Amino acid sequence: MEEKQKSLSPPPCPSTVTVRRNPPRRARATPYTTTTKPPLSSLASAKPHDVPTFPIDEILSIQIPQSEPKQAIAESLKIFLRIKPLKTFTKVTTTTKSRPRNVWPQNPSKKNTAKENRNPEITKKVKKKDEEACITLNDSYSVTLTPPQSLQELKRSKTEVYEGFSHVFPADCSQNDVYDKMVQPLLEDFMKGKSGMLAALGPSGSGKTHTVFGSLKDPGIVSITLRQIFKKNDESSSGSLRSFNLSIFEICSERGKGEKAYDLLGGESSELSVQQSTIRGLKEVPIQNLEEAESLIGQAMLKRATATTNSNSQSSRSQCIINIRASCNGFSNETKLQSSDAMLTIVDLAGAEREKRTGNQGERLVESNFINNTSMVFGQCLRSLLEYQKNRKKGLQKHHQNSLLTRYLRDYLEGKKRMALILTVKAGEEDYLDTSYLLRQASPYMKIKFDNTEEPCNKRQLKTFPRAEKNKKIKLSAPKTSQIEEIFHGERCQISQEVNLQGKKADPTDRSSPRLEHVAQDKNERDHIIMRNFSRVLWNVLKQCNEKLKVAEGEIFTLKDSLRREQLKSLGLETELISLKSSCLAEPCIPEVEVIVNAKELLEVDAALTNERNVDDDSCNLIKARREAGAEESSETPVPNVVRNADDDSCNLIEARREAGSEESSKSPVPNVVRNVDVDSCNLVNPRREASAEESSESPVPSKNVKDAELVPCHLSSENDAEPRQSVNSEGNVGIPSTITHVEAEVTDFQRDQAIQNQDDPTPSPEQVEVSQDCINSGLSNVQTKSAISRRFPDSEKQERNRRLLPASSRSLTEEMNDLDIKDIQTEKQQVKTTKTRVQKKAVSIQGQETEVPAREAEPASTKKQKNGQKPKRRLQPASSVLLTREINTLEIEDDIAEPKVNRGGKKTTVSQPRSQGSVTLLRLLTNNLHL
Ligand SMILES: Nc1ncnc2c1ncn2[C@@H]1O[C@H](COP(=O)(O)OP(=O)(O)OP(=O)(O)O)[C@@H](O)[C@H]1O
Repeated sequence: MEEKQKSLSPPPCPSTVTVRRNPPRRARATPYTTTTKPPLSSLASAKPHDVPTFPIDEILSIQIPQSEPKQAIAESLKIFLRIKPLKTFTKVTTTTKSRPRNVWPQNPSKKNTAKENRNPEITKKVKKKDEEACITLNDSYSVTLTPPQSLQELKRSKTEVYEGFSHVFPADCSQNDVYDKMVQPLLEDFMKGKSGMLAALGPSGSGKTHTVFGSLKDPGIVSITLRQIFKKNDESSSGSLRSFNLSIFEICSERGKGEKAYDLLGGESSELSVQQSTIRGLKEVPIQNLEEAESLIGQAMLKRATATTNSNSQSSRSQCIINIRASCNGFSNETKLQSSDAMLTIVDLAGAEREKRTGNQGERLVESNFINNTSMVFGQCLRSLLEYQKNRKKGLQKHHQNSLLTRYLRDYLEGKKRMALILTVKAGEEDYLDTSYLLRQASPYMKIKFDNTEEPCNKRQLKTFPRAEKNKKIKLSAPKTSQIEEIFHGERCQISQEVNLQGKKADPTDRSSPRLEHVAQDKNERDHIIMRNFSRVLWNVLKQCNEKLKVAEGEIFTLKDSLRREQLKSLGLETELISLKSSCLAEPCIPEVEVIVNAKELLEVDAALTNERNVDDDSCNLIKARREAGAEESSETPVPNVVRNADDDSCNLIEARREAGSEESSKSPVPNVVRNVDVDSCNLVNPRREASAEESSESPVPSKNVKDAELVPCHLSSENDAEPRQSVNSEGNVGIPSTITHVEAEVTDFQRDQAIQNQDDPTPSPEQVEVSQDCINSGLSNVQTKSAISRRFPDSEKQERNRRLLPASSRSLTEEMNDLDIKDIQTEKQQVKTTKTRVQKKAVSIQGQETEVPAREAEPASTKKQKNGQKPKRRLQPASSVLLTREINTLEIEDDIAEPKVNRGGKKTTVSQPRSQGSVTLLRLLTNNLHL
């Protein structure tokens, strides 16, 4: 007992107690589960092997009901689809007799159809064309459209699924099927007094007319409807109360000028007046029975515009509208409604057609444009109505204004009245585009499905296109060929890697794998694409380079032109300066002026030549030959020879210079001022000789002897012209210019010979002097130092040019000086003698001094005192002192000239310049300090 009590007593409380505040909720048991819930005992007794297996087979076997077809959009608009059978013509070929297609009298052009049908070749062709179908029926409400292989995208198949149709009529459906499903509901409403419209829309030859009008054997919906109308009217007790009228008209375009409406039941003047959507003057013919109606329709069909095209032997060229108006004469007992006029409109639209397929030309083409436009507007109205009915929030886009037909059918196209539309399509592969266009336009719903046949290919395509874009980016910058090559090689490597990967994926060991073929094809395709892209990029790069080159060339030309202009300008300024100087100093500066003028001419010629040849000026080599010689005959004081050179570094230069001066004054220093003008390599030899001697023994008489063998510069730079240069030569130490050229050598040889010859006879004859000068000239000309310009312009012409260039005052002076020179040479023997002696001395001195002295070296006056045989020391002057010296020289000359001078002709060429005593002293000081 105690044990029992112990066992019944509660267990001792634990030290810690957990209180659950929110116990977990349990789901409420469903009645089913509660009822079938097995008892606990049974559960406890249940063994594991009794657990039923999961009924997977049962689940899989359950047939899931297909999703409900998308309902037609609204009652006011029903869209049907009818597929034209593929092998239509097989039937025709089997029926050997050519029978009229329609119930009504046929168009004469129909005969052609019969001929074609008899011709087996044509039939075969047509048969062949329509062998493959592009459209398949999914169910009664949807179809799938598959593009033909030729139109399939690369490695991607596309299918379009069109659904939401009220009904899809397969190819083997009958006209009665169409009537039952499509027309019957409308007719019932019509009989009750509701208006409605039926329209057939589709590409040319798809069976619209066949559907609407049919044939004798297979009448269309118009015939069936009329039959039904009269049948129903007869059946009904209140039939007598309703009357029917028929009107038929067509809308067409006359030579593309605009839309016109013609009454097909009217008389001769069948054209109708159209005002907006109202057609006036349309004849309504009352119809009492079926026969009357059919005969009227037959008449209308005869009048309707038809033509033969490649698509259809009897193609409708107009929009045909048939109106059946039912008017009630009283209150209908059946409907219990106030009878009102109801209109049943049946429209056979002209089929849209593509020019390629129809082969239309001329007037037919204009017609087809009209038809296509009308179809397009109709399709737009339909599309907007469909969209509006799907989503009422969207406003209804109104396109009906764009054609007469849509204006006329406005109420239907805006959804205010009931409309049933039948889309007729051809099922052939070749008709895919037409079918697709129509279905996209007029089907309620559409889905496009893409099926990737090969994933790697698509992946590759996606990779390829960005790379192509990369190349495009590169071409915008200034790419180098190496860059492009790198990109190209990189791309190739990547692609080859990808192809290898694909090859691996495709299991190369398995030869039966069809992927290997694809890989090879892909590789070829890829290579082709890459090469094409690369060539495009390369082509663009080359084009850009070419453009840049052209721009650069243009810039070079403009720069060269501006340089030449500047040179000419500076030369002009130089000329002016010299002329002014000469006018001030009364010194004939003709050589300089001449040189500059010639240089200017040469520049112009050069400019012309360079424009033609575009020679790079920088590549010219500079050759300078200079010759300076001076001699002094003064025993007491040094007589400086001031030589002024102008260099030209811009082109090939050969400078030949000759200076000679002598003075015979015994007491006072007689300066010889010799001006040398730079001579260029363009080989103009411009000999000039001036000799002057003074024999005054008391007063210092400056003599000015200029004897130049000038080579007129071809490319004379005015900048370098300004460079001062001095060489002071004593009797024993003659400063020889830097480079003694071959020309100089020849000249000096000649002079030496002359000097030797004249040793015996110290008094040379004037002829000798002339001969020697001629020899010098010829010697120079032998080495082609004659310029093209000098050849072009003889001396007389040059003088004339100088005359023109020089100012009036200086011109007169120059002329005077020239006259004087000539006179001196011809008449005064003493002067000639002096000159000759000077030439001889110079020749000897040159002979004695074969030592090369660096160019641009100015010899100080102190070196004159050095003994013979001693090398003249160099003394480089700073730039500032050179400039100063130059200025002082000028001043000195001016100073000398400032003194009254009497030339040989006895004419006074005094240019009086007032100068203060202080300035004279300063000048002398400066001169002494600078050893001038
Ligand atoms: N469902 C069909 N069954 C048998 N034959 C058909 C069918 N549809 C069309 N046809 C035939 O195809 C030919 C062309 O048809 P139809 O004239 O009706 O085309 P259409 O669409 O009116 O062309 P168009 O717009 O050029 O007038 C006709 O000979 C017609 O008999």
